[in-house]
Amino acid sequence: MILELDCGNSFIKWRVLRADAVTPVDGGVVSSDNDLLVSLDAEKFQLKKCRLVSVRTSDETDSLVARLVAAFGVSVVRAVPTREMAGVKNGYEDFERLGLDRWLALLGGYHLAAGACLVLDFGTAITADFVAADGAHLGGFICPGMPLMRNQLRTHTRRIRYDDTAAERAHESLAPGRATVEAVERGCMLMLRGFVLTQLELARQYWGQDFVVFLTGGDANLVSGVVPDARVVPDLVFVGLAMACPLS
Ligand SMILES: Nc1ncnc2c1ncn2[C@@H]1O[C@H](COP(=O)(O)OP(=O)(O)O)[C@@H](O)[C@H]1O
Ligand SMILES: CC(C)(COP(=O)(O)O)[C@@H](O)C(=O)NCCC(=O)O
Ligand SMILES: [K+]
Repeated sequence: MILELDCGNSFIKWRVLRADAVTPVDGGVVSSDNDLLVSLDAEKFQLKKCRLVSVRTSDETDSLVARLVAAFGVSVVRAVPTREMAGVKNGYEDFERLGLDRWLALLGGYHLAAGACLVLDFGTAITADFVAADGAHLGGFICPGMPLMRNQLRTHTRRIRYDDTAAERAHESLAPGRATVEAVERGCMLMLRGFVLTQLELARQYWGQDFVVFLTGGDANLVSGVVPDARVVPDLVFVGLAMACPLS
């Protein structure tokens, strides 16, 4: 079986495929290397190969790879930056600086859309990437994700304090907040939605109506209502990972 990993700044997303490299068997989201090893061990998969993408430091990624090799004897292939792949041209001045999760998600998006696309990823950070119909990556935008926005306010103010249950309840409406938790949660939500609407506007300026919007990342559901036509593809990074790291 094949293990696929997407190591983000907050969570590791994992997925196990059959040896055909197509059929998913199981998957999950874990917050540490340890938890990953426990999940995989407990499930008793016959892992032979692993492909992964990481936006963590090389040291962190090396250490995880070493543990996977020691625990399961897998051979590991890592996604690496490329200037051009599958008809897509990396738009960064320094192509190696583009986050690999962004690169894979936009490769996956362009492949699925077979045309112009806007890829929005809602993780620790929120990212937007624009790929034109001819495969030119025009670049993108990065801003803080929902957890970062709310935690910045909690950390850098003295009187913004509330718990997660209250936060969840606050999202039942977007009316002006009548309590701190509502004011903050709804304020951050409106920033997030405003960001998304601005990206859509920009895409329309470039391409009219002729583009596909993809939503991915752990918090994609927060905005799916704002973009009813968008395709919510939680495993978009894995689509790109399979393209960038074919297993022979
Ligand atoms: N099962 C889950 N476990 C953890 N976080 C989740 C889960 N489902 C949704 N989320 C949301 O996803 C966000 C993290 O998104 P993710 O794409 O995993 O980030 P990153 O790639 O930066 O690690 C969290 O802030 C949380 O709100
Ligand atoms: C923008 C990111 C922090 C997003 O990471 P994530 O929220 O998925 O954990 C990551 O793609 C990254 O570290 N990129 C390098 C900088 C860049 O893309 O310009
Ligand atoms: K991500």
